[in-house]
Amino acid sequence: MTGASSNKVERVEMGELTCWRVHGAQGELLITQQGAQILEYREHGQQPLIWLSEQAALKAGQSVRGGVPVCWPWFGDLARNPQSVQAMHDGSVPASAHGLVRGIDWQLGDIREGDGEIVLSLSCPTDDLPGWPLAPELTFEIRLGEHLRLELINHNRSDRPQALSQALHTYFAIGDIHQVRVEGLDGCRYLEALENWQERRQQGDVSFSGETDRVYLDVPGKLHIEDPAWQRRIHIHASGSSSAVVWNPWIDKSQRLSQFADDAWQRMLCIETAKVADDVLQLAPGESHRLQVEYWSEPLHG
Ligand SMILES: O=P(O)(O)OC[C@H]1O[C@@H](O)[C@H](O)[C@@H](O)[C@@H]1O
Repeated sequence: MTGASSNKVERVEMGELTCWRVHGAQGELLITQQGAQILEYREHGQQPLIWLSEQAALKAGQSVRGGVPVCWPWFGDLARNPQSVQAMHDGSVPASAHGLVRGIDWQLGDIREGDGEIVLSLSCPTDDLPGWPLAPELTFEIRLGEHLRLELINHNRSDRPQALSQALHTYFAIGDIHQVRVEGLDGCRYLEALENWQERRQQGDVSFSGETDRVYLDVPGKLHIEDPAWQRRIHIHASGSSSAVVWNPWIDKSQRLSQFADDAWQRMLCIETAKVADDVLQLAPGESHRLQVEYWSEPLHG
């Protein structure tokens, strides 16, 4: 089925961006063509699961603050990436944070419906990315069924090995950052970005009392956000990834961020399913890789 013929997918123009609103049996999604970025997601009758800034600017060429930006073919500062990733880049071209695909239009391909699911497939034009001459094919599949399932698919059609880093930079909506705990990272190594990327080890659940910017390694497939203020637990089930970024800007950095209210740090938390640091993606000629993550929430009891 094509986009035009689905009555569950509605094309809407918002600011300078073309978007699609997807009406699923269990929830509603808003996606923009630019960056294939999910902007909103809410399970019916619930608070939003994904946070979108109240100050979000819907402008061409500029990543929108919130939602699920796709960071690719490098995460964060390119100079902080492993040498194998940096070597793919033409150093004479400036390298912006989080890669090259947040601000460009992707192509919506198939929309498939069936078994209570709607699946949208978007592909990124990777043939002519500035400073990145040899790029894999990149597809993003967004599956709205009982849960929201996202899949980032890389395929190396060239005859040379390729290296890259990537992340689904998801901004979760939460009731109160002071009460939130992230479960599942106990015992994991992490790189502390705020202390010159020193390696540390997590003890217990992650809670928040200041700016937090960490790359977790050896991450298990199942993480949870426990959010007492909204009495819910968010499930994050990933595969094809063993690294994750945990980020909250807290008070001072919030004032320096674009499209971000001074107090918004209390209502959002990024848990980014990633392939970064010693988990970067190495693709042999002809090889494909799928990074998958599924999100849903359940009420907290007791
Ligand atoms: O402002 P940007 O480019 O969207 O980045 C936001 C944040 O993204 C996070 O992934 C990084 O760990 C932070 O250091 C960064 O500030």
